[in-house]
Amino acid sequence: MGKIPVVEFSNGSLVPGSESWIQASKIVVEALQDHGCFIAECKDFSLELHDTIFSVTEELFNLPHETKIKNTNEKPSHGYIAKVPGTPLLEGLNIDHAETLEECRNFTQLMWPAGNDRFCKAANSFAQLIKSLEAMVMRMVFESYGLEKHYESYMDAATLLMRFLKYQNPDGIKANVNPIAHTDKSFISFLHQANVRGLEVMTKDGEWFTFQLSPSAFMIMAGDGCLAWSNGRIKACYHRVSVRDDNQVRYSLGVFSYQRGVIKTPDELINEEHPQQYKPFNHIDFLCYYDSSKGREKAESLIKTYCGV
Ligand SMILES: O=C(O)CCC(=O)C(=O)O
Ligand SMILES: [Fe+2]
Repeated sequence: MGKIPVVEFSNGSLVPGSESWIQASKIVVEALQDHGCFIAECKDFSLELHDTIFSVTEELFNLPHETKIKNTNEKPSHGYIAKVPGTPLLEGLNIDHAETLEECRNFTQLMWPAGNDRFCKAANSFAQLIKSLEAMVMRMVFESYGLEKHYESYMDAATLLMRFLKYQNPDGIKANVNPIAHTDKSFISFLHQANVRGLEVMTKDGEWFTFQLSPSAFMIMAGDGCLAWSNGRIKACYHRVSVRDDNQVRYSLGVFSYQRGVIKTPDELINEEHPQQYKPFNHIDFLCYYDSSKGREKAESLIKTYCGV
Protein backbone atom coordinates (compact mmCIF):
# COMPACT_ATOMS: atom_id res chain seq x y z
CA MET A 1 0.00 0.00 0.00
CA GLY A 2 1.24 3.39 -0.89
CA LYS A 3 4.44 2.04 -2.37
CA ILE A 4 5.82 3.68 -5.47
CA PRO A 5 5.87 1.14 -8.34
CA VAL A 6 9.08 0.25 -10.16
CA VAL A 7 8.77 -0.29 -13.91
CA GLU A 8 11.45 -1.72 -16.18
CA PHE A 9 12.17 0.39 -19.21
CA SER A 10 14.32 -0.59 -22.15
CA ASN A 11 14.04 0.52 -25.73
CA GLY A 12 14.79 -2.98 -26.97
CA SER A 13 12.23 -4.97 -25.02
CA LEU A 14 9.46 -2.46 -24.39
CA VAL A 15 7.82 -2.26 -27.82
CA PRO A 16 4.65 -0.13 -28.20
CA GLY A 17 1.59 -2.34 -28.54
CA SER A 18 3.23 -5.47 -27.08
CA GLU A 19 1.82 -7.28 -24.06
CA SER A 20 4.64 -6.01 -21.80
CA TRP A 21 4.06 -2.45 -23.06
CA ILE A 22 0.37 -2.58 -22.20
CA GLN A 23 1.14 -3.95 -18.74
CA ALA A 24 3.84 -1.35 -18.06
CA SER A 25 1.57 1.37 -19.37
CA LYS A 26 -1.18 0.46 -16.93
CA ILE A 27 1.20 0.61 -13.96
CA VAL A 28 2.76 3.90 -15.12
CA VAL A 29 -0.54 5.74 -15.63
CA GLU A 30 -2.04 4.42 -12.41
CA ALA A 31 1.05 5.47 -10.46
CA LEU A 32 0.95 8.95 -12.02
CA GLN A 33 -2.71 9.27 -11.08
CA ASP A 34 -2.21 7.96 -7.54
CA HIS A 35 1.15 9.41 -6.49
CA GLY A 36 2.25 11.64 -9.37
CA CYS A 37 5.35 9.50 -9.82
CA PHE A 38 6.97 6.10 -10.39
CA ILE A 39 10.46 4.66 -10.58
CA ALA A 40 11.91 3.60 -13.93
CA GLU A 41 14.64 0.94 -13.91
CA CYS A 42 16.35 1.87 -17.10
CA LYS A 43 18.26 -1.00 -18.66
CA ASP A 44 19.70 1.16 -21.44
CA PHE A 45 21.47 3.40 -18.94
CA SER A 46 24.98 2.02 -18.54
CA LEU A 47 26.96 2.05 -15.34
CA GLU A 48 29.67 3.72 -17.35
CA LEU A 49 27.47 6.71 -18.20
CA HIS A 50 26.26 6.88 -14.60
CA ASP A 51 29.87 7.06 -13.35
CA THR A 52 30.95 9.51 -16.04
CA ILE A 53 28.06 11.91 -15.60
CA PHE A 54 28.65 12.22 -11.86
CA SER A 55 32.40 12.53 -12.30
CA VAL A 56 31.95 15.44 -14.73
CA THR A 57 29.29 16.93 -12.42
CA GLU A 58 31.88 17.13 -9.66
CA GLU A 59 34.33 18.70 -12.09
CA LEU A 60 31.69 21.27 -13.03
CA PHE A 61 31.02 22.35 -9.44
CA ASN A 62 34.77 22.62 -8.81
CA LEU A 63 35.02 25.42 -11.37
CA PRO A 64 35.58 28.91 -9.92
CA HIS A 65 32.57 30.98 -8.91
CA GLU A 66 33.37 33.56 -11.66
CA THR A 67 32.98 30.83 -14.25
CA LYS A 68 29.79 29.33 -12.87
CA ILE A 69 27.97 32.67 -12.77
CA LYS A 70 28.35 32.82 -16.55
CA ASN A 71 25.52 30.30 -16.69
CA THR A 72 22.74 32.84 -17.16
CA ASN A 73 19.28 32.57 -18.67
CA GLU A 74 16.38 35.00 -18.74
CA LYS A 75 13.96 32.27 -17.65
CA PRO A 76 13.75 31.75 -13.86
CA SER A 77 15.79 28.84 -12.40
CA HIS A 78 17.30 28.18 -15.82
CA GLY A 79 20.79 29.49 -14.98
CA TYR A 80 23.24 29.30 -12.06
CA ILE A 81 21.45 28.79 -8.74
CA ALA A 82 23.33 29.48 -5.51
CA LYS A 83 22.49 30.39 -1.95
CA VAL A 84 18.78 30.82 -2.51
CA PRO A 85 17.02 31.80 0.75
CA GLY A 86 15.54 28.67 2.28
CA THR A 87 18.02 26.42 0.50
CA PRO A 88 21.44 27.90 1.34
CA LEU A 89 23.28 24.61 0.90
CA LEU A 90 22.05 24.01 -2.62
CA GLU A 91 23.92 24.90 -5.80
CA GLY A 92 22.67 24.26 -9.31
CA LEU A 93 23.74 24.74 -12.93
CA ASN A 94 21.42 24.39 -15.89
CA ILE A 95 21.60 23.53 -19.57
CA ASP A 96 18.48 24.73 -21.38
CA HIS A 97 17.57 22.59 -24.43
CA ALA A 98 20.08 19.94 -23.35
CA GLU A 99 18.58 17.51 -25.85
CA THR A 100 20.43 19.40 -28.58
CA LEU A 101 24.14 18.83 -29.05
CA GLU A 102 24.51 22.51 -29.91
CA GLU A 103 23.30 23.72 -26.49
CA CYS A 104 25.49 21.16 -24.70
CA ARG A 105 28.43 22.50 -26.73
CA ASN A 106 27.59 26.13 -25.92
CA PHE A 107 27.40 25.38 -22.20
CA THR A 108 30.65 23.39 -22.28
CA GLN A 109 32.39 26.20 -24.14
CA LEU A 110 31.17 28.73 -21.57
CA MET A 111 32.42 26.66 -18.62
CA TRP A 112 35.62 25.36 -20.25
CA PRO A 113 36.80 27.72 -22.99
CA ALA A 114 39.62 25.27 -23.72
CA GLY A 115 37.06 22.52 -24.24
CA ASN A 116 35.84 19.48 -22.28
CA ASP A 117 34.65 16.87 -24.69
CA ARG A 118 34.00 14.28 -21.99
CA PHE A 119 31.57 16.63 -20.24
CA CYS A 120 29.78 17.61 -23.44
CA LYS A 121 29.33 14.02 -24.62
CA ALA A 122 28.15 12.76 -21.23
CA ALA A 123 25.65 15.61 -20.78
CA ASN A 124 24.17 15.19 -24.23
CA SER A 125 24.01 11.37 -23.98
CA PHE A 126 22.25 11.72 -20.64
CA ALA A 127 19.72 14.20 -22.06
CA GLN A 128 19.15 11.97 -25.11
CA LEU A 129 18.41 9.04 -22.84
CA ILE A 130 15.88 11.13 -20.92
CA LYS A 131 14.35 12.24 -24.22
CA SER A 132 13.73 8.63 -25.19
CA LEU A 133 12.35 7.84 -21.73
CA GLU A 134 10.01 10.81 -22.02
CA ALA A 135 8.90 9.63 -25.44
CA MET A 136 7.96 6.22 -24.03
CA VAL A 137 6.27 7.49 -20.87
CA MET A 138 4.25 10.15 -22.65
CA ARG A 139 3.21 7.73 -25.40
CA MET A 140 1.79 5.53 -22.65
CA VAL A 141 -0.04 8.48 -21.10
CA PHE A 142 -1.49 9.74 -24.41
CA GLU A 143 -2.53 6.23 -25.48
CA SER A 144 -4.22 5.43 -22.21
CA TYR A 145 -6.42 8.53 -22.51
CA GLY A 146 -7.15 7.83 -26.19
CA LEU A 147 -5.20 10.92 -27.25
CA GLU A 148 -2.73 9.32 -29.69
CA LYS A 149 -3.36 12.04 -32.25
CA HIS A 150 -1.98 14.71 -29.90
CA TYR A 151 1.19 12.82 -29.01
CA GLU A 152 3.41 14.05 -31.85
CA SER A 153 2.63 17.70 -31.23
CA TYR A 154 3.35 17.23 -27.51
CA MET A 155 6.77 15.75 -28.28
CA ASP A 156 7.52 18.46 -30.86
CA ALA A 157 6.89 21.18 -28.26
CA ALA A 158 8.88 19.46 -25.47
CA THR A 159 12.25 20.90 -24.47
CA LEU A 160 14.54 19.62 -21.73
CA LEU A 161 16.19 21.63 -19.00
CA MET A 162 19.05 19.63 -17.51
CA ARG A 163 20.02 20.62 -13.97
CA PHE A 164 23.16 19.59 -12.11
CA LEU A 165 22.66 19.79 -8.35
CA LYS A 166 25.03 19.82 -5.42
CA TYR A 167 23.94 19.79 -1.79
CA GLN A 168 26.71 20.85 0.56
CA ASN A 169 27.65 18.85 3.55
CA PRO A 170 25.47 20.27 6.33
CA ASP A 171 28.51 20.11 8.63
CA GLY A 172 27.00 18.85 11.82
CA ILE A 173 23.83 20.96 11.56
CA LYS A 174 20.79 18.74 11.79
CA ALA A 175 21.05 17.37 8.31
CA ASN A 176 18.08 18.54 6.34
CA VAL A 177 19.45 20.46 3.42
CA ASN A 178 16.44 21.22 1.26
CA PRO A 179 13.39 20.75 3.39
CA ILE A 180 11.11 22.76 1.14
CA ALA A 181 8.52 20.34 -0.15
CA HIS A 182 7.21 21.36 -3.55
CA THR A 183 5.71 20.28 -6.84
CA ASP A 184 7.76 20.95 -9.98
CA LYS A 185 6.57 23.58 -12.43
CA SER A 186 7.59 21.33 -15.32
CA PHE A 187 5.33 19.04 -17.33
CA ILE A 188 7.30 16.00 -16.26
CA SER A 189 10.61 15.62 -14.38
CA PHE A 190 13.29 12.93 -14.32
CA LEU A 191 15.52 12.67 -11.27
CA HIS A 192 18.66 10.67 -10.80
CA GLN A 193 20.90 10.61 -7.75
CA ALA A 194 24.45 9.47 -7.10
CA ASN A 195 25.76 7.90 -3.94
CA VAL A 196 23.77 9.83 -1.36
CA ARG A 197 20.05 9.21 -1.13
CA GLY A 198 17.80 12.08 -0.14
CA LEU A 199 14.89 12.48 -2.53
CA GLU A 200 11.56 11.85 -0.82
CA VAL A 201 8.16 11.79 -2.51
CA MET A 202 4.78 11.89 -0.86
CA THR A 203 2.64 8.84 -1.55
CA LYS A 204 -1.12 8.92 -1.94
CA ASP A 205 -1.36 7.92 1.72
CA GLY A 206 0.45 11.08 2.72
CA GLU A 207 3.65 9.32 3.74
CA TRP A 208 7.16 10.33 2.75
CA PHE A 209 8.79 7.65 0.63
CA THR A 210 12.51 7.43 -0.06
CA PHE A 211 14.04 4.96 -2.48
CA GLN A 212 17.06 2.69 -2.63
CA LEU A 213 19.82 3.77 -4.89
CA SER A 214 20.37 1.93 -8.10
CA PRO A 215 22.67 3.40 -10.74
CA SER A 216 20.02 2.75 -13.38
CA ALA A 217 16.97 4.06 -11.49
CA PHE A 218 15.14 7.29 -12.24
CA MET A 219 12.32 8.86 -10.29
CA ILE A 220 9.86 10.14 -12.89
CA MET A 221 7.36 12.65 -11.61
CA ALA A 222 4.56 14.74 -13.01
CA GLY A 223 4.75 18.50 -12.55
CA ASP A 224 2.08 21.20 -12.44
CA GLY A 225 2.04 21.33 -16.26
CA CYS A 226 0.87 17.73 -16.51
CA LEU A 227 -1.63 18.16 -13.67
CA ALA A 228 -3.34 21.03 -15.52
CA TRP A 229 -3.11 19.36 -18.94
CA SER A 230 -4.73 16.18 -17.63
CA ASN A 231 -7.53 18.20 -16.04
CA GLY A 232 -6.46 16.99 -12.61
CA ARG A 233 -6.36 13.28 -13.48
CA ILE A 234 -2.61 13.11 -12.94
CA LYS A 235 -1.21 14.40 -9.67
CA ALA A 236 1.75 16.73 -9.45
CA CYS A 237 4.22 14.88 -7.25
CA TYR A 238 4.92 16.51 -3.92
CA HIS A 239 8.57 16.01 -2.97
CA ARG A 240 11.56 17.27 -1.00
CA VAL A 241 15.20 16.48 -0.45
CA SER A 242 16.35 15.50 2.98
CA VAL A 243 19.93 14.30 3.34
CA ARG A 244 20.28 12.46 6.59
CA ASP A 245 23.77 11.02 6.24
CA ASP A 246 26.27 13.30 7.93
CA ASN A 247 29.37 14.57 6.22
CA GLN A 248 28.27 13.75 2.72
CA VAL A 249 28.04 15.98 -0.31
CA ARG A 250 25.09 14.95 -2.44
CA TYR A 251 25.02 15.26 -6.21
CA SER A 252 21.91 14.76 -8.26
CA LEU A 253 20.61 15.41 -11.75
CA GLY A 254 17.20 16.68 -12.65
CA VAL A 255 15.85 16.90 -16.17
CA PHE A 256 12.69 18.99 -16.48
CA SER A 257 10.50 18.90 -19.55
CA TYR A 258 8.82 22.15 -20.50
CA GLN A 259 6.36 22.81 -23.31
CA ARG A 260 7.17 25.60 -25.74
CA GLY A 261 4.14 27.87 -25.81
CA VAL A 262 0.72 27.09 -24.41
CA ILE A 263 -0.48 24.08 -22.42
CA LYS A 264 -4.14 23.35 -23.06
CA THR A 265 -6.28 20.55 -21.66
CA PRO A 266 -7.44 18.43 -24.63
CA ASP A 267 -11.20 18.65 -25.22
CA GLU A 268 -11.40 14.87 -24.85
CA LEU A 269 -10.48 15.20 -21.16
CA ILE A 270 -13.26 17.66 -20.42
CA ASN A 271 -16.81 16.36 -19.88
CA GLU A 272 -19.65 16.48 -17.39
CA GLU A 273 -17.89 14.20 -14.99
CA HIS A 274 -14.65 16.16 -15.40
CA PRO A 275 -15.49 19.83 -15.93
CA GLN A 276 -12.60 22.01 -17.09
CA GLN A 277 -10.35 22.87 -14.13
CA TYR A 278 -7.59 24.92 -15.78
CA LYS A 279 -7.56 27.54 -18.50
CA PRO A 280 -4.88 27.31 -21.20
CA PHE A 281 -1.63 28.94 -20.09
CA ASN A 282 1.84 29.66 -21.37
CA HIS A 283 4.22 27.30 -19.60
CA ILE A 284 7.14 29.70 -19.14
CA ASP A 285 4.81 32.55 -18.11
CA PHE A 286 3.59 30.28 -15.32
CA LEU A 287 7.20 29.65 -14.23
CA CYS A 288 7.78 33.43 -14.16
CA TYR A 289 4.62 33.90 -12.10
CA TYR A 290 5.82 31.27 -9.63
CA ASP A 291 9.22 32.89 -9.45
CA SER A 292 7.82 36.31 -8.70
CA SER A 293 5.20 35.18 -6.21
CA LYS A 294 5.89 35.64 -2.53
CA GLY A 295 6.00 32.70 -0.18
CA ARG A 296 7.01 30.21 -2.88
CA GLU A 297 7.52 27.65 -0.13
CA LYS A 298 3.80 27.48 0.35
CA ALA A 299 3.00 27.57 -3.33
CA GLU A 300 1.44 24.13 -3.31
CA SER A 301 -1.60 25.00 -5.39
CA LEU A 302 -0.15 27.93 -7.29
CA ILE A 303 -1.28 26.50 -10.60
CA LYS A 304 -4.87 26.76 -9.38
CA THR A 305 -4.36 30.39 -8.44
CA TYR A 306 -2.67 31.08 -11.77
CA CYS A 307 -5.09 29.51 -14.21
CA GLY A 308 -7.75 27.64 -12.26
CA VAL A 309 -11.28 27.93 -13.67
O1 LIG B 1 17.95 16.74 -5.94
C1 LIG B 1 16.90 16.13 -6.15
O2 LIG B 1 16.88 14.88 -6.12
C2 LIG B 1 15.60 16.87 -6.40
C3 LIG B 1 15.73 18.28 -6.88
C4 LIG B 1 14.40 18.95 -7.07
O3 LIG B 1 13.40 18.57 -6.54
C5 LIG B 1 14.28 20.14 -7.98
O4 LIG B 1 15.31 20.66 -8.44
O5 LIG B 1 13.14 20.55 -8.27
FE1 LIG C 1 11.63 19.33 -7.56
